[in-house]
Amino acid sequence: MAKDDIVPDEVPTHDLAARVREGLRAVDDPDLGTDVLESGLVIDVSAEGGAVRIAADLAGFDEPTAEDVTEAMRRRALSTPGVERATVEGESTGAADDDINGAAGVDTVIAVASAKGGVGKTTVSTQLARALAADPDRDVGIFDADLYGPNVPELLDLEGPVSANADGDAEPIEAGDLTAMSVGLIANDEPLAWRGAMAHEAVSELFEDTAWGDLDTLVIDLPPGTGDIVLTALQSLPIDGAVLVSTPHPTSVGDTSRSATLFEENGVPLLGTVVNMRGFSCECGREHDLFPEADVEAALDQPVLCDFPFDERVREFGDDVPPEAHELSAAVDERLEAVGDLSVPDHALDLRGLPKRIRHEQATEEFRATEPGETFYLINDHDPSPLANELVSAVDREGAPGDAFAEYQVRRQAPDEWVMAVAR
Ligand SMILES: Nc1ncnc2c1ncn2[C@@H]1O[C@H](COP(=O)(O)OP(=O)(O)OP(=O)(O)O)[C@@H](O)[C@H]1O
Repeated sequence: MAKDDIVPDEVPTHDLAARVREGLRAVDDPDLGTDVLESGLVIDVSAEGGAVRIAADLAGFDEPTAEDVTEAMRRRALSTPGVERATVEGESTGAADDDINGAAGVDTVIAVASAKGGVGKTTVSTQLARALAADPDRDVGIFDADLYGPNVPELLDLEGPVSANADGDAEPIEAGDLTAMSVGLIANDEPLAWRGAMAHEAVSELFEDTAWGDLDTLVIDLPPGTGDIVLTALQSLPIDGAVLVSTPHPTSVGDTSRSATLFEENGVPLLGTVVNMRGFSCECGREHDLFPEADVEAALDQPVLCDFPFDERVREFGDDVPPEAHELSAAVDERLEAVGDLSVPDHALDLRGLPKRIRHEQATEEFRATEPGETFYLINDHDPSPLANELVSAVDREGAPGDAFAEYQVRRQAPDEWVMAVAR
């Protein structure tokens, strides 16, 4: 692949990036046969000290070809005098929010989930959305994704049919201060693309195909359980945080901990739990427990955001929003801030778009070169945790990454954007 080893004399020697750039003319684009600069494969070359970054458009190559051309560019860069480290980055695919047409204008997505049906998930999600929408500065939507029991239309008195806009996207329905869309509003004869989808894809397809417009917050009422539909929703929707709903009964709490694990495994931050139907006030004036009570906070290792009593007020959707729902919305805001996105510096190593084998090598090399005490950031399109184990051995430490490094965080910022921060 190398054409010649000569770096042209006219390139200023002090400008390392320019020298590497010129050197890359010796590498051919495997598709076009012209060099990688002329073909546009190299998007940018930057240098800091002896470290060089090459941003390349590798989309369209199969994995082995992408590996070959990446290696050829790295070797070429490393052969340039003064270069100590060379990294190739695939062109960033951009935030996943932008990939999801209708939801590009949605700032924050909160999912409400439960391990079982009937624990009050729809009641809690609808009251939460109403409480959030009570703030006049906040535009709020609700997406009823509960394929098994789409009850939001009934609670909010919504009626179809849903109309499509000029792009063929479904127009959400106005419900007081909220905009709403529900799988229950889509009749079988609706001309929407999601009809043909498998059940587990239907939720994300309807989400994508809804013209949400500009929303500050969108609350999603997920189907209950930990099945395929929930899993696909977790993996494909840009969820910023999840609220779990459980009764205080030990069995319900036990099931909820399995839901919590599923969310954690898929990088969706858990905001906490709503304990629903905790106690009711009897006409006799006494408080009664409906269920034997578990220590929910300890069992789930998540904060309890709020208790909802068993009370007629909680299931009413008239003008007044119950005070418990306001308490919940404040707790959700506070938790969202606490689990907020990691701020990622420009110099973060973006592994997306690179052949998988090369990702590990590059991450390890950059991590080794990170000064002790500094934090190494990388971006990947799937969970980078397995890679962290390699970083542990790369610096001769032992144990799990969380124990081996003073600071170690992995966050899914969007479905295809995972960030890892490791203090060297
Ligand atoms: N705190 C509460 N006080 C009184 N009734 C409640 C409370 N929470 C829920 N309910 C009632 O319990 C029933 C089930 O609630 P809801 O539909 O919200 O549960 P769900 O978990 O979404 O169920 P599904 O999965 O079947 O949709 C409804 O009739 C609802 O009005």
